[in-house]
Amino acid sequence: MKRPCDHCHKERAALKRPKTSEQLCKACFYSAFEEEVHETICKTKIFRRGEAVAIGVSGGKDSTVLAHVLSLLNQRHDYGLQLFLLSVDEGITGYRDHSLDTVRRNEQQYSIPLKIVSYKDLYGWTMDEIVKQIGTKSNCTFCGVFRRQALDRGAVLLNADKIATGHNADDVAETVLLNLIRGDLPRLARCTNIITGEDSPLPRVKPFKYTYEKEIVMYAYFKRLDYFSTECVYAPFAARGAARDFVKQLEQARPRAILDLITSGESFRIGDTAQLKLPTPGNCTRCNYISSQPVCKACVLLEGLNSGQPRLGVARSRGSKKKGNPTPPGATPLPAVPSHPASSIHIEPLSLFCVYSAAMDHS
Ligand SMILES: Nc1ncnc2c1ncn2[C@@H]1O[C@H](COP(=O)(O)OP(=O)(O)OP(=O)(O)O)[C@@H](O)[C@H]1O
Repeated sequence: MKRPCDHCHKERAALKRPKTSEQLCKACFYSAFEEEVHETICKTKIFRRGEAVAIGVSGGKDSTVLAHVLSLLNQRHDYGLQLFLLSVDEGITGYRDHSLDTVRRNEQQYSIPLKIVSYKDLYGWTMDEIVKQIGTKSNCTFCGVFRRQALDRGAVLLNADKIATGHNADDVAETVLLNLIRGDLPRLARCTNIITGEDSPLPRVKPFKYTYEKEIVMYAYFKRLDYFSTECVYAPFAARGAARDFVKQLEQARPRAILDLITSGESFRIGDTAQLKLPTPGNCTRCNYISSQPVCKACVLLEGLNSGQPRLGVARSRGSKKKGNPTPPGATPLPAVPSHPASSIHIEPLSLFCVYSAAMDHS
Protein backbone atom coordinates (compact mmCIF):
# COMPACT_ATOMS: atom_id res chain seq x y z
CA MET A 1 0.00 0.00 0.00
CA LYS A 2 1.29 3.44 -0.90
CA ARG A 3 2.35 5.79 1.87
CA PRO A 4 0.25 8.86 2.72
CA CYS A 5 0.95 12.27 1.21
CA ASP A 6 3.78 14.14 3.00
CA HIS A 7 1.71 17.35 3.00
CA CYS A 8 -1.90 16.52 3.84
CA HIS A 9 -1.26 13.10 5.46
CA LYS A 10 -4.76 12.09 4.32
CA GLU A 11 -4.63 11.10 0.66
CA ARG A 12 -2.29 8.44 -0.66
CA ALA A 13 0.88 9.75 -2.33
CA ALA A 14 0.63 9.58 -6.11
CA LEU A 15 4.11 10.81 -7.03
CA LYS A 16 7.57 11.70 -5.81
CA ARG A 17 8.29 15.38 -6.40
CA PRO A 18 11.47 15.67 -8.49
CA LYS A 19 12.47 18.98 -6.90
CA THR A 20 12.15 17.99 -3.23
CA SER A 21 11.74 14.18 -3.26
CA GLU A 22 8.53 14.60 -1.22
CA GLN A 23 5.80 11.98 -1.72
CA LEU A 24 2.63 13.88 -2.57
CA CYS A 25 -0.94 13.28 -3.59
CA LYS A 26 -2.00 14.91 -6.85
CA ALA A 27 -3.88 17.77 -5.19
CA CYS A 28 -0.93 18.72 -2.98
CA PHE A 29 1.45 18.52 -5.94
CA TYR A 30 -0.75 20.87 -8.01
CA SER A 31 -1.00 23.25 -5.09
CA ALA A 32 2.78 23.23 -4.40
CA PHE A 33 3.59 23.67 -8.10
CA GLU A 34 1.16 26.54 -8.64
CA GLU A 35 1.94 28.37 -5.42
CA GLU A 36 5.68 28.25 -6.09
CA VAL A 37 5.10 29.98 -9.41
CA HIS A 38 2.85 32.50 -7.62
CA GLU A 39 5.59 33.12 -5.06
CA THR A 40 8.14 33.70 -7.84
CA ILE A 41 5.78 36.15 -9.56
CA CYS A 42 5.17 38.06 -6.31
CA LYS A 43 8.77 38.11 -5.08
CA THR A 44 10.26 39.19 -8.39
CA LYS A 45 7.40 41.61 -9.27
CA ILE A 46 7.52 40.58 -12.92
CA PHE A 47 3.94 41.71 -13.55
CA ARG A 48 2.03 44.86 -12.66
CA ARG A 49 -1.70 45.10 -12.31
CA GLY A 50 -3.41 46.09 -15.57
CA GLU A 51 -0.59 44.90 -17.83
CA ALA A 52 -1.22 43.08 -21.09
CA VAL A 53 0.94 39.97 -21.28
CA ALA A 54 1.61 38.02 -24.47
CA ILE A 55 2.41 34.41 -23.56
CA GLY A 56 4.72 32.94 -26.20
CA VAL A 57 3.12 29.58 -26.92
CA SER A 58 4.64 26.96 -29.18
CA GLY A 59 2.17 24.23 -28.25
CA GLY A 60 4.99 22.48 -26.32
CA LYS A 61 4.72 21.38 -22.69
CA ASP A 62 6.41 24.38 -21.04
CA SER A 63 4.44 27.11 -22.74
CA THR A 64 1.18 25.16 -22.54
CA VAL A 65 1.59 24.68 -18.79
CA LEU A 66 2.60 28.35 -18.52
CA ALA A 67 -0.61 29.48 -20.26
CA HIS A 68 -2.68 27.19 -18.02
CA VAL A 69 -1.00 28.25 -14.78
CA LEU A 70 -0.90 31.99 -15.57
CA SER A 71 -4.57 31.94 -16.46
CA LEU A 72 -5.37 30.07 -13.23
CA LEU A 73 -3.23 32.30 -10.96
CA ASN A 74 -4.50 35.46 -12.64
CA GLN A 75 -8.00 34.49 -11.55
CA ARG A 76 -7.12 32.93 -8.21
CA HIS A 77 -4.95 35.82 -6.99
CA ASP A 78 -6.58 38.59 -9.00
CA TYR A 79 -3.39 39.81 -10.74
CA GLY A 80 -5.51 41.96 -13.04
CA LEU A 81 -3.53 40.88 -16.13
CA GLN A 82 -4.88 40.82 -19.64
CA LEU A 83 -3.51 37.62 -21.16
CA PHE A 84 -2.93 36.76 -24.82
CA LEU A 85 -1.52 33.70 -26.52
CA LEU A 86 1.09 34.54 -29.13
CA SER A 87 2.42 31.94 -31.55
CA VAL A 88 5.00 32.17 -34.26
CA ASP A 89 4.41 30.00 -37.30
CA GLU A 90 7.87 29.30 -38.65
CA GLY A 91 6.44 27.39 -41.61
CA ILE A 92 7.72 23.91 -40.77
CA THR A 93 5.54 21.26 -42.35
CA GLY A 94 4.83 18.26 -40.17
CA TYR A 95 5.82 20.13 -37.00
CA ARG A 96 4.59 23.67 -36.50
CA ASP A 97 1.35 23.11 -38.43
CA HIS A 98 0.47 20.33 -35.95
CA SER A 99 1.56 22.25 -32.85
CA LEU A 100 -0.50 25.25 -34.01
CA ASP A 101 -3.56 23.01 -34.06
CA THR A 102 -2.84 22.39 -30.37
CA VAL A 103 -2.47 26.11 -29.69
CA ARG A 104 -5.80 26.81 -31.43
CA ARG A 105 -7.46 24.29 -29.11
CA ASN A 106 -5.72 25.94 -26.13
CA GLU A 107 -7.30 29.23 -27.17
CA GLN A 108 -10.73 27.64 -26.63
CA GLN A 109 -9.72 25.64 -23.55
CA TYR A 110 -8.31 28.65 -21.67
CA SER A 111 -10.50 31.34 -23.25
CA ILE A 112 -7.42 33.44 -24.00
CA PRO A 113 -7.30 35.22 -27.36
CA LEU A 114 -4.65 33.91 -29.77
CA LYS A 115 -2.52 35.77 -32.31
CA ILE A 116 -0.39 33.91 -34.82
CA VAL A 117 2.36 35.66 -36.76
CA SER A 118 4.21 33.85 -39.54
CA TYR A 119 7.69 34.00 -40.99
CA LYS A 120 6.11 33.94 -44.45
CA ASP A 121 4.17 37.15 -43.79
CA LEU A 122 6.95 38.91 -41.89
CA TYR A 123 9.99 37.85 -43.88
CA GLY A 124 8.66 36.31 -47.11
CA TRP A 125 10.23 32.94 -46.30
CA THR A 126 9.08 29.83 -44.47
CA MET A 127 11.62 27.68 -42.63
CA ASP A 128 10.93 24.91 -45.16
CA GLU A 129 12.02 27.31 -47.92
CA ILE A 130 15.03 28.50 -45.91
CA VAL A 131 16.18 24.94 -45.26
CA LYS A 132 16.00 24.27 -49.00
CA GLN A 133 18.50 27.11 -49.44
CA ILE A 134 20.78 26.66 -46.45
CA GLY A 135 20.40 22.96 -45.58
CA THR A 136 20.12 21.72 -42.01
CA LYS A 137 23.45 23.05 -40.80
CA SER A 138 22.78 26.70 -39.91
CA ASN A 139 19.00 26.66 -40.10
CA CYS A 140 18.63 27.10 -36.32
CA THR A 141 20.44 30.44 -36.57
CA PHE A 142 17.81 31.76 -38.99
CA CYS A 143 14.96 30.32 -36.98
CA GLY A 144 16.14 31.71 -33.64
CA VAL A 145 16.82 35.23 -34.91
CA PHE A 146 13.56 35.37 -36.86
CA ARG A 147 11.50 33.94 -34.01
CA ARG A 148 12.80 36.45 -31.52
CA GLN A 149 11.81 39.37 -33.75
CA ALA A 150 8.54 37.72 -34.72
CA LEU A 151 7.55 37.37 -31.06
CA ASP A 152 8.37 41.03 -30.48
CA ARG A 153 6.41 42.14 -33.53
CA GLY A 154 3.42 40.01 -32.61
CA ALA A 155 3.45 41.37 -29.07
CA VAL A 156 3.62 44.96 -30.37
CA LEU A 157 0.61 44.23 -32.61
CA LEU A 158 -1.23 42.99 -29.50
CA ASN A 159 -0.27 46.16 -27.62
CA ALA A 160 1.28 43.93 -25.01
CA ASP A 161 3.43 45.32 -22.22
CA LYS A 162 5.44 42.14 -21.77
CA ILE A 163 6.20 38.76 -23.27
CA ALA A 164 6.16 35.71 -20.99
CA THR A 165 8.03 32.60 -22.13
CA GLY A 166 8.11 29.04 -20.86
CA HIS A 167 11.87 28.91 -20.17
CA ASN A 168 12.29 26.73 -17.10
CA ALA A 169 14.91 26.16 -14.36
CA ASP A 170 16.69 23.48 -16.42
CA ASP A 171 17.00 25.93 -19.35
CA VAL A 172 18.48 28.60 -17.06
CA ALA A 173 20.89 26.14 -15.39
CA GLU A 174 22.08 24.98 -18.82
CA THR A 175 22.67 28.56 -19.88
CA VAL A 176 24.72 29.26 -16.75
CA LEU A 177 26.90 26.24 -17.53
CA LEU A 178 27.32 27.12 -21.20
CA ASN A 179 28.31 30.70 -20.40
CA LEU A 180 30.77 29.44 -17.83
CA ILE A 181 32.30 26.95 -20.26
CA ARG A 182 32.67 29.65 -22.89
CA GLY A 183 34.00 32.20 -20.45
CA ASP A 184 31.28 34.62 -21.51
CA LEU A 185 31.20 36.67 -18.33
CA PRO A 186 28.78 39.41 -19.43
CA ARG A 187 26.22 36.77 -20.43
CA LEU A 188 26.93 34.71 -17.34
CA ALA A 189 26.14 37.73 -15.21
CA ARG A 190 22.87 38.41 -17.03
CA CYS A 191 21.58 34.97 -17.92
CA THR A 192 19.78 34.34 -14.65
CA ASN A 193 17.74 37.55 -14.76
CA ILE A 194 14.03 36.81 -14.64
CA ILE A 195 13.23 39.95 -16.62
CA THR A 196 15.26 40.31 -19.79
CA GLY A 197 15.10 41.89 -23.19
CA GLU A 198 17.08 45.09 -23.14
CA ASP A 199 17.94 44.11 -26.68
CA SER A 200 14.23 43.85 -27.58
CA PRO A 201 11.34 46.29 -27.80
CA LEU A 202 9.52 44.63 -24.91
CA PRO A 203 10.61 43.10 -21.60
CA ARG A 204 10.53 39.31 -21.46
CA VAL A 205 9.74 37.42 -18.31
CA LYS A 206 10.27 33.81 -17.26
CA PRO A 207 7.75 32.85 -14.54
CA PHE A 208 9.13 29.26 -14.65
CA LYS A 209 12.68 30.33 -13.82
CA TYR A 210 12.67 28.12 -10.71
CA THR A 211 10.32 25.43 -12.05
CA TYR A 212 11.84 22.06 -12.89
CA GLU A 213 11.21 20.63 -16.34
CA LYS A 214 10.35 17.23 -14.87
CA GLU A 215 7.64 18.82 -12.70
CA ILE A 216 6.23 20.67 -15.71
CA VAL A 217 5.95 17.36 -17.54
CA MET A 218 4.31 15.72 -14.49
CA TYR A 219 1.89 18.62 -14.07
CA ALA A 220 0.89 18.47 -17.74
CA TYR A 221 0.54 14.69 -17.57
CA PHE A 222 -1.56 14.49 -14.41
CA LYS A 223 -3.73 17.44 -15.44
CA ARG A 224 -4.11 15.90 -18.91
CA LEU A 225 -3.25 19.18 -20.57
CA ASP A 226 -3.43 19.30 -24.33
CA TYR A 227 0.10 19.82 -25.64
CA PHE A 228 2.29 18.80 -28.57
CA SER A 229 5.38 16.80 -27.78
CA THR A 230 7.27 16.20 -31.01
CA GLU A 231 10.77 17.61 -31.60
CA CYS A 232 11.32 20.08 -34.41
CA VAL A 233 12.02 18.11 -37.59
CA TYR A 234 15.03 20.31 -38.40
CA ALA A 235 16.71 20.39 -35.02
CA PRO A 236 16.32 17.11 -33.17
CA PHE A 237 19.90 17.28 -31.83
CA ALA A 238 20.51 21.01 -31.72
CA ALA A 239 19.32 21.69 -28.20
CA ARG A 240 22.41 22.44 -26.17
CA GLY A 241 23.48 18.79 -26.23
CA ALA A 242 26.19 18.21 -23.67
CA ALA A 243 25.09 20.90 -21.19
CA ARG A 244 21.57 19.50 -21.14
CA ASP A 245 22.80 15.96 -20.52
CA PHE A 246 25.15 17.16 -17.81
CA VAL A 247 22.42 19.08 -15.97
CA LYS A 248 20.20 15.99 -16.10
CA GLN A 249 23.01 13.86 -14.65
CA LEU A 250 23.61 16.36 -11.86
CA GLU A 251 19.90 16.44 -11.11
CA GLN A 252 19.78 12.67 -10.89
CA ALA A 253 22.58 12.63 -8.35
CA ARG A 254 21.25 15.63 -6.41
CA PRO A 255 17.95 17.29 -7.34
CA ARG A 256 19.02 20.62 -5.80
CA ALA A 257 21.83 20.90 -8.35
CA ILE A 258 19.58 22.78 -10.80
CA LEU A 259 18.69 25.45 -8.23
CA ASP A 260 22.32 25.63 -7.09
CA LEU A 261 23.48 26.32 -10.64
CA ILE A 262 20.94 29.13 -10.90
CA THR A 263 22.05 30.54 -7.54
CA SER A 264 25.70 30.42 -8.67
CA GLY A 265 24.76 32.33 -11.81
CA GLU A 266 22.80 34.85 -9.75
CA SER A 267 25.77 35.44 -7.48
CA PHE A 268 27.97 36.37 -10.37
CA ARG A 269 28.88 40.04 -10.70
CA ILE A 270 30.88 41.47 -13.55
CA GLY A 271 33.67 43.97 -13.27
CA ASP A 272 34.19 47.05 -15.44
CA THR A 273 36.07 45.24 -18.20
CA ALA A 274 33.25 42.81 -18.86
CA GLN A 275 30.69 45.61 -18.58
CA LEU A 276 32.37 47.37 -21.48
CA LYS A 277 31.39 44.49 -23.75
CA LEU A 278 27.67 45.17 -23.41
CA PRO A 279 26.32 46.46 -26.74
CA THR A 280 24.59 49.84 -26.90
CA PRO A 281 21.06 49.40 -28.27
CA GLY A 282 20.01 51.53 -31.24
CA ASN A 283 17.64 50.85 -34.14
CA CYS A 284 18.15 48.95 -37.38
CA THR A 285 18.40 51.41 -40.28
CA ARG A 286 16.31 49.07 -42.46
CA CYS A 287 13.47 47.74 -40.33
CA ASN A 288 13.76 49.88 -37.18
CA TYR A 289 14.01 46.83 -34.91
CA ILE A 290 16.15 47.44 -31.85
CA SER A 291 19.76 46.60 -32.73
CA SER A 292 23.26 47.32 -31.49
CA GLN A 293 24.43 47.32 -35.13
CA PRO A 294 23.35 49.62 -38.01
CA VAL A 295 21.59 46.61 -39.59
CA CYS A 296 19.93 44.02 -37.38
CA LYS A 297 20.77 40.34 -37.60
CA ALA A 298 17.42 39.42 -39.18
CA CYS A 299 17.95 41.94 -42.01
CA VAL A 300 21.47 40.63 -42.60
CA LEU A 301 20.14 37.07 -42.80
CA LEU A 302 17.33 38.18 -45.11
CA GLU A 303 19.77 39.97 -47.37
CA GLY A 304 21.71 36.74 -47.73
CA LEU A 305 18.57 34.76 -48.53
CA ASN A 306 17.23 37.30 -51.02
CA SER A 307 20.53 37.69 -52.83
CA GLY A 308 20.99 33.95 -53.22
CA GLN A 309 23.89 33.92 -50.72
CA PRO A 310 22.18 32.44 -47.67
CA ARG A 311 25.43 31.93 -45.78
CA LEU A 312 26.16 35.67 -45.86
CA GLY A 313 24.58 36.48 -42.51
CA VAL A 314 25.65 33.23 -40.92
CA ALA A 315 29.30 33.76 -41.76
CA ARG A 316 29.33 37.30 -40.44
CA SER A 317 29.03 37.41 -36.72
CA ARG A 318 27.33 40.78 -36.37
CA GLY A 319 25.70 43.40 -38.56
CA SER A 320 26.29 44.45 -42.14
CA LYS A 321 27.06 47.77 -43.73
CA LYS A 322 25.65 46.85 -47.16
CA LYS A 323 22.74 48.92 -48.38
CA GLY A 324 19.54 47.64 -50.01
CA ASN A 325 16.01 46.63 -49.18
CA PRO A 326 15.92 43.15 -47.71
CA THR A 327 12.13 42.81 -47.95
CA PRO A 328 11.37 40.25 -50.65
CA PRO A 329 8.56 40.70 -53.18
CA GLY A 330 5.25 39.71 -51.66
CA ALA A 331 6.40 39.98 -48.07
CA THR A 332 4.92 42.46 -45.60
CA PRO A 333 7.42 45.22 -44.80
CA LEU A 334 8.35 44.84 -41.15
CA PRO A 335 6.29 47.18 -38.98
CA ALA A 336 8.19 49.71 -36.91
CA VAL A 337 8.90 48.44 -33.44
CA PRO A 338 9.19 50.94 -30.61
CA SER A 339 12.00 50.48 -28.15
CA HIS A 340 11.51 50.45 -24.40
CA PRO A 341 13.65 52.34 -21.92
CA ALA A 342 16.75 50.26 -21.39
CA SER A 343 17.14 51.41 -17.83
CA SER A 344 13.89 49.82 -16.71
CA ILE A 345 14.92 46.20 -17.18
CA HIS A 346 17.76 43.74 -16.92
CA ILE A 347 19.12 42.11 -20.03
CA GLU A 348 19.48 38.48 -20.92
CA PRO A 349 19.49 37.49 -24.57
CA LEU A 350 18.57 33.93 -23.66
CA SER A 351 16.92 33.18 -26.98
CA LEU A 352 19.81 34.73 -28.87
CA PHE A 353 22.01 32.56 -26.76
CA CYS A 354 20.08 29.50 -27.91
CA VAL A 355 20.76 30.63 -31.46
CA TYR A 356 24.40 31.15 -30.65
CA SER A 357 24.74 27.76 -29.03
CA ALA A 358 22.86 26.10 -31.86
CA ALA A 359 25.23 27.76 -34.31
CA MET A 360 28.18 26.57 -32.24
CA ASP A 361 26.75 23.06 -32.11
CA HIS A 362 26.51 23.00 -35.87
CA SER A 363 29.81 24.61 -36.66
N1 LIG B 1 6.86 29.16 -32.24
C1 LIG B 1 6.77 29.78 -31.07
N2 LIG B 1 5.76 30.64 -30.86
C2 LIG B 1 5.65 31.30 -29.68
N3 LIG B 1 6.50 31.14 -28.65
C3 LIG B 1 7.51 30.28 -28.80
C4 LIG B 1 7.71 29.56 -30.01
N4 LIG B 1 8.79 28.78 -29.86
C5 LIG B 1 9.26 29.00 -28.62
N5 LIG B 1 8.49 29.90 -27.97
C6 LIG B 1 8.65 30.41 -26.58
O1 LIG B 1 10.01 30.23 -26.17
C7 LIG B 1 10.07 29.31 -25.07
C8 LIG B 1 11.29 28.43 -25.14
O2 LIG B 1 11.42 27.89 -26.43
P1 LIG B 1 11.72 26.35 -26.71
O3 LIG B 1 12.31 26.25 -28.06
O4 LIG B 1 12.42 25.74 -25.56
O5 LIG B 1 10.21 25.83 -26.76
P2 LIG B 1 9.59 24.44 -27.21
O6 LIG B 1 10.49 23.33 -26.80
O7 LIG B 1 9.18 24.53 -28.65
O8 LIG B 1 8.23 24.39 -26.40
P3 LIG B 1 7.94 24.54 -24.89
O9 LIG B 1 9.05 25.34 -24.29
O10 LIG B 1 6.63 25.23 -24.84
O11 LIG B 1 7.86 23.16 -24.32
C9 LIG B 1 8.76 28.54 -25.15
O12 LIG B 1 8.39 28.02 -23.88
C10 LIG B 1 7.80 29.60 -25.62
O13 LIG B 1 7.41 30.45 -24.56
